[in-house]
Amino acid sequence: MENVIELQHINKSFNGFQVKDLSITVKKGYVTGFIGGNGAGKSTTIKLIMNLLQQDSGSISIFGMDYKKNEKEIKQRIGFVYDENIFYEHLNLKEMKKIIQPAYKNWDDKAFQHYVYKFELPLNKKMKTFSKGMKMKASLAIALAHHAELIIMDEPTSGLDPIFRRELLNDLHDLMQDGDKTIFFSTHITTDLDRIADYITFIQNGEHIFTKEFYKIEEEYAIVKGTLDLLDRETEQEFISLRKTNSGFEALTAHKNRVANLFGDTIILEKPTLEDIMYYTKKGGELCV
Ligand SMILES: Nc1ncnc2c1ncn2[C@@H]1O[C@H](COP(=O)(O)OP(=O)(O)OP(=O)(O)O)[C@@H](O)[C@H]1O
Repeated sequence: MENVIELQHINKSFNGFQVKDLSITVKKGYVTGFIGGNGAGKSTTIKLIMNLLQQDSGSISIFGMDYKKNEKEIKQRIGFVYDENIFYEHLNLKEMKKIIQPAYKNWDDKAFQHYVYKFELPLNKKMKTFSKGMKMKASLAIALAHHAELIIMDEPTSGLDPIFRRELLNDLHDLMQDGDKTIFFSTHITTDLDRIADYITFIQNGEHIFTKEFYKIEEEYAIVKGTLDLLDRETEQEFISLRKTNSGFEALTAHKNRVANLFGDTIILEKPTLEDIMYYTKKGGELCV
């Protein structure tokens, strides 16, 4: 399967924060949700992918090309949707389009009109009157108007109301139907991913924890509940993180089947949410898999 994005052994240090030996691949034709807590390094990673930041070491390849030789071609093929304001506030969307359009050789005005209509965006209102959600949609309409093969979004749904959010997710879902687009997007709203993500990439403290197919996470991970007498040095090895109370324990495992065989019906296995996995992995710290 072809990789659209390949990060290999990326290191990047800021004062007090480090991206450490980050190797991530994003598969062509799929939606990958990019998750991690506050300050995990998601925006930093996205800026590295967009060549808006330079890594200290490691290599980045987009569509099999590197930025040093092919920046123009790569940027033509990416649509970048993010929440910082990329528009001139005193212009309207029609005027903004006129400025942006010449930068893209594949610009398709019909497609632009189509998405402006679909997203119910006003062409003649100044950008400063646009809500955050409208700016996100305008940014997406521009990405789609130049037929971006790869759409990268930094928290596209944050700050959107539930209806807008659902609409945006439905639009993204529709987009994926033709099979040649790839979406990579970061989010804190992990339930959004239930709707559209095929893969999940999870980072924490600037380190890659996993990239997995969504359905495999459900197959592999479980919350385990049982009594304290079941725990010993060997059985605790099965857990990413473990919380003991007076009445028993609660733990996260990435080896659901093995744990089921080991403990039989003495334990309760529950399906974890992505939030559970993030929470327990953070708590587990050194036991991360
Ligand atoms: N230009 C910079 N200079 C110094 N530190 C930076 C810079 N950019 C980011 N950082 C630091 O890097 C860390 C990771 O930030 P980043 O924005 O990548 O995290 P994030 O996962 O996107 O977080 P959030 O979910 O809160 O948006 C933070 O501690 C941040 O303060």
